[in-house]
Amino acid sequence: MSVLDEIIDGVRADLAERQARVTLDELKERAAKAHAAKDGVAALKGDGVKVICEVKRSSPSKGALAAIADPAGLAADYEAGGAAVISVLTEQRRFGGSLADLEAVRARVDIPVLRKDFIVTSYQLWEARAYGADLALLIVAALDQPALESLIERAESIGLTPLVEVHDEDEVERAVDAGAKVIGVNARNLKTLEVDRGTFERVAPEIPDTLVKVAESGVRGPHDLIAYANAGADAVLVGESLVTGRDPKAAVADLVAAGEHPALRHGRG
Ligand SMILES: O=P(O)(O)OC[C@@H](O)[C@@H](O)c1c[nH]c2ccccc12
Repeated sequence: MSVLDEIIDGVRADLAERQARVTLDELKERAAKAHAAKDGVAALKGDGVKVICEVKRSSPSKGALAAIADPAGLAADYEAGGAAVISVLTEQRRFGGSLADLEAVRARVDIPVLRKDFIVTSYQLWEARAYGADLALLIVAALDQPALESLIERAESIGLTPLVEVHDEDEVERAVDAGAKVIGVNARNLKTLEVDRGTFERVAPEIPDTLVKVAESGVRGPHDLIAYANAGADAVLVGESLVTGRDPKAAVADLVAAGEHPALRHGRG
């Protein structure tokens, strides 16, 4: 069984518990009271390379990364540094996250917030909306094609922007066929946990230029952002180097400044 399969088994068990506690109707009521979803596509387009900053306590590959006692405070630092979107890991067993983290972050920042989890049913999309998310991650490798299609459709119908994650050319084709508008190429293969920073450069040319291209994982600092930008990234998603660094706000500001360098604009949409 791959790491991804193991994670999803745990996610399904936790999900069953929440579904037994909170009905879908209750979630929908809560979602109806949430602020209107912010436009995730608009936030990731435009001049310069956008930076998505992640709140992540631990990961299956690295174990504990940072305690993050105050996720909203960290998100506020990210926003002050110039982040375009905040990503909040809500998976509990391997990443140490929760819906409470999502809710706390949402209450503190004005920019769009992404629910980062292993979404396998529309119940989790309603949760995302109910706890204030504007975007939700959908991992192609975790879903069959009909499920991927229906989750993209459902996400959009409730106002969420799906960030559709791929790690090879075949998955790009599946994502595009399913109607993805924002595609994230993850340099970390979730089945093996290996990071290959060449993945984006290899896979991105398969993504139509009309879609938003996000490079995920492995960004240690401005030089990695620049490499991804030169390979066509509209945005990068950064976690570990920000949560383990000493000054997240300054680190984000450095990334944003690198992403706004005029030399990068040439050839980018
Ligand atoms: O910590 P990094 O290497 O900066 O990576 C962030 C992000 O890309 C990574 O957390 C991630 C990308 N896709 C995921 C899917 C599930 C969980 C986590 C992820």
